[in-house]
Amino acid sequence: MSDTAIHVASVTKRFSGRVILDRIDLKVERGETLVILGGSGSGKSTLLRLMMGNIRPDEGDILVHPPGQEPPKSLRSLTPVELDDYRKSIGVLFQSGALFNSMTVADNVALPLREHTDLPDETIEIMVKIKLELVGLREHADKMPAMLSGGMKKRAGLARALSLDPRALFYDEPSAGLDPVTSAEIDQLIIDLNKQLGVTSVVVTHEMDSAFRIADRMVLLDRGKFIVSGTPDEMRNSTDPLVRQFVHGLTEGPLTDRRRGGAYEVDLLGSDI
Ligand SMILES: Nc1ncnc2c1ncn2[C@@H]1O[C@H](COP(=O)(O)OP(=O)(O)OP(=O)(O)O)[C@@H](O)[C@H]1O
Repeated sequence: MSDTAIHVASVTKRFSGRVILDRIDLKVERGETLVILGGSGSGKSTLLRLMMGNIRPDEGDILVHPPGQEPPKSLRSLTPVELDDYRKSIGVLFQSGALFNSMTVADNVALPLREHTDLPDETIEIMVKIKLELVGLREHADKMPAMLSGGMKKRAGLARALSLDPRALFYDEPSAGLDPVTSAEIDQLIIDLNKQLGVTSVVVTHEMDSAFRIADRMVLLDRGKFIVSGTPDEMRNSTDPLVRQFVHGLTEGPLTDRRRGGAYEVDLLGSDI
């Protein structure tokens, strides 16, 4: 069996003719936690949506394993049923947790099971308890989302993402809007789930502390281009000016030079000075 869970092969994505991702090559290995880094608008969420099969590349290909299928198949070639099976085999945690406010926590977690399986209610009830226990929310099953703190909403969203026993989990900014302690708790949960369940995890984040805590490997995107991939140590010790500036949050470097739009003196006086 191949060790690669998802293979992004030379993918280009355009929106309204503008290149958003430019020939991206990336392999997500089974069981790893891969963190996608990059500035605002660099194309991180678009890459995530492509890997989830929500949008299609304009060029290139994305190879995945729909349940029970080996060797990998191109997302383009999947039948609607296979694509549906693939989508059911992945879990997604959005920034807000994306809970339905009119349902209890338990009903939110039960929803995918009710929609996509024929399991009897008693079995669903047990499965929901297991998922809520995994994220530390079993005591809060009957609460409405409005009664939960930000961190608890994320946990509930995660329990729902886990409801169909996904093989891969996708997280879009899991720490957004959380205080540092709650954010560290969510990171620990991501690490624990990855270890306990052996799921492949792909995480988009801006938070460097969080990225260094959870990543087995990191990739950096810049303006739709793939810049580098490496372990947290490799990224921390990189001598590439762009990686250094991004990873260490430096105020001077190629990112800020670019934003300033080139040297002011040259702009004023010409390039002969
Ligand atoms: N459906 C769409 N239609 C048109 N443009 C889009 C669409 N989705 C994304 N974009 C554009 O693509 C670019 C990359 O967006 P994306 O959300 O992937 O970036 P990101 O790195 O996740 O940014 P952020 O960190 O700010 O969330 C942005 O300029 C965005 O405006």
